[in-house]
Amino acid sequence: MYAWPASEVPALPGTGRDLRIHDTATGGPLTLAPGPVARIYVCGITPYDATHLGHAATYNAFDLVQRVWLDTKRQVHYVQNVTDIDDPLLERAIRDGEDWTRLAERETALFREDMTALRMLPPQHYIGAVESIPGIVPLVERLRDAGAAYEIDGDFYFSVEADPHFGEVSHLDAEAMRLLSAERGGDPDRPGKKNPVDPMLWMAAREGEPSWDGGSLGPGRPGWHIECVAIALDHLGMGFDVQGGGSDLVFPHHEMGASHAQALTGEHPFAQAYVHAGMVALNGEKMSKSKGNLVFVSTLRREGVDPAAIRLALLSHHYRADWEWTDQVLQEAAARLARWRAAVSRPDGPSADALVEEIRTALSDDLDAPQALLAIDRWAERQHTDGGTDEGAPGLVSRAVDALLGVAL
Ligand SMILES: Nc1ncnc2c1ncn2[C@@H]1O[C@H](COS(=O)(=O)NC(=O)[C@@H](N)CS)[C@@H](O)[C@H]1O
Ligand SMILES: [Zn+2]
Repeated sequence: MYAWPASEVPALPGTGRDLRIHDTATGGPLTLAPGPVARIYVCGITPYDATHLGHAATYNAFDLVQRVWLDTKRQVHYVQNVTDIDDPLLERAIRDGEDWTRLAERETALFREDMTALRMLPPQHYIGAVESIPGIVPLVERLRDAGAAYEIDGDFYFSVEADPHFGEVSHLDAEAMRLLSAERGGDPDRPGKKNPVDPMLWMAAREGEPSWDGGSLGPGRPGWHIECVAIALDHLGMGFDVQGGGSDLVFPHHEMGASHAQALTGEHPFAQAYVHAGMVALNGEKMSKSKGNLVFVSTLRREGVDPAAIRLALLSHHYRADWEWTDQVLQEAAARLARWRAAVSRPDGPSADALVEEIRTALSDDLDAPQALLAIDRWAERQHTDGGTDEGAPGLVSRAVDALLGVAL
């Protein structure tokens, strides 16, 4: 399906540094060495309650990954899905008495608007789960025929034993896995399962629910993890550079996705690096649909908040940190934006050549955006107190802040 319009990425002098980023699977920093086309899959929204600031913070992290790669003169192949069929989506549609396809379309459209306003670069492939079903069915049949999947009353489960690398993304023990599986859409207590955490691949049609042709599987709809595997394998292939999402996707979602793909192809790894963003909270609890403690990008925009200030608020926290959204965070970001805009509207200033390198160094070091912001603060401060004679500096700062941080001054 259609993504959203790309904002222009200004060219900068010189070249950026290769990205060193924290990989959940190895538990440490990994210096990525993508080919000329860097490949990234970032899990998209389940389209209701879009776009809250937790979503925005996570997509901001992977927008930075893209911008660092573009600055190293690479191309980027970015793929993102929309989970436009899933239990929580159907439940919300029933709660609100709305047709589930209308709800999905409306919320996806709002997400596109918010991403455009925040100047997040769009994926080249923006793919819905529903449109992927014809590609999902044969993968489930292949897993079943290879003995890596089994049936219980028409539902098909993936057997985690089928992948010798299972557990290498999250490194969780069986008990922790079982708890998270129950919390995040799994059914560990269902009788007949080989392993309690074995996840659903294909759910047989339920009374009153949408279902699709499943070939030899029978009518039904896809499980959550296989959707992302089908889309990633179809557009990126095995061994792509980054699988991204928030830290609540480590298990079961990204662990299972890796195992599905590794069992399907016999190759390893699914992704070179598994990168996870921290959780944004409000009033002490992770912003989440189930808790309803959400701050929406569109609400802030409707209140007249500059999207660039929202972006700076996100950038002022390290992408892996869990943090609390407060009005103060937004106010500080708005003040910083005003200072920077005043600085780059001056006709000259101290040379910004070193600043561009400072921003590059900070971002290439596990996306340390807070450090990059402080470097820009220092340049603006120096210009304010000492002035400067470099007439190209304000323009260079403005282009660097846009290209590397996505903020239009
Ligand atoms: N409070 C939060 N803070 C940071 N990121 C969050 C928060 N809540 C959700 N996310 C992230 O936002 C992205 C979309 O979340 S979602 O709408 O629930 N959708 C899904 O997780 C699936 N559609 C992925 S295939 C995920 O990467 C998720 O980890
Ligand atoms: Zn996903």
